[in-house]
Amino acid sequence: MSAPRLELRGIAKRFDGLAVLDEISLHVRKGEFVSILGPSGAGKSTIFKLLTGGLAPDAGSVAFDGAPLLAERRPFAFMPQHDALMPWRRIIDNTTLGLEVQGMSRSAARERVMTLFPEFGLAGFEQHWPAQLSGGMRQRAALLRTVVQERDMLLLDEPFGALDALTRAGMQRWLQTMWERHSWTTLLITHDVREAVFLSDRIYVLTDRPARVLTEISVSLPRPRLDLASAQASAIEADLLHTLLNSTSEQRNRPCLTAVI
Ligand SMILES: Nc1ncnc2c1ncn2[C@@H]1O[C@H](COP(=O)(O)OP(=O)(O)OP(=O)(O)O)[C@@H](O)[C@H]1O
Repeated sequence: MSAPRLELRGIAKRFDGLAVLDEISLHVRKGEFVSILGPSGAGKSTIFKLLTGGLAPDAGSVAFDGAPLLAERRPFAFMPQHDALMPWRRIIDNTTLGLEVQGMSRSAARERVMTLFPEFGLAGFEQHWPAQLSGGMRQRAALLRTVVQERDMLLLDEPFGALDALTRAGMQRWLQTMWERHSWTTLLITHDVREAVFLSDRIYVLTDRPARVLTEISVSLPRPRLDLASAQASAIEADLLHTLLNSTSEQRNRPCLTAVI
């Protein structure tokens, strides 16, 4: 098995006396799709803030490709919960934003993003304003802006949380196809159990705050996963839900469980 690209060891974080993360250890290997599943307010987004440089941990370490993560080299492309498209920029100019921030000229950036518009289902919408797109299209535009930066790893923070159920299911299928095609190393935050099972190679289940890793689950369902409602997927979902709902303080003190389903 390949060495981890990203490795968090014993990460702890408090805010003004509020303990949020408590000894979080997890890893993601090259090309893996890993999810962090946990209750609302557990501290999932705080993990991403530690990775993207906004925050420093109180304890523990973060390594990327075996070396400490340095402030000047952030290997992550990050997509936040809300699409954060700028309403005053056309879709094409929203998708070039990350590249322009990195110093690429707008014309070179446009050339780069244009090749991806058909794959992201956005061909013909380059000159539209964000308000003229559906929710799913806006999320695809935000994801295009994220992946075109060609960073080593994708961090997705509940990217489909604001979408209706039907659009969300379509986006999950589309993301699976894109992930298989491009082999993106991906860490996804979600509190949607079904989404985690459908997309992930492995899932870390967190307790509520202060978050600890309660269970690590390897999802061995074959890919491509077309049938969201298969008996096996439903059994994994039920098991995960049970784990989440029974995440008591007693379990919190047990060592992390590891399971392959
Ligand atoms: N900069 C901050 N200062 C103080 N408290 C913070 C800060 N950032 C987060 N918190 C607190 O840390 C806790 C965890 O927040 P976080 O956003 O990481 O949770 P989450 O699991 O991502 O939640 P959700 O699933 O609802 O998005 C919350 O109680 C929040 O109020």
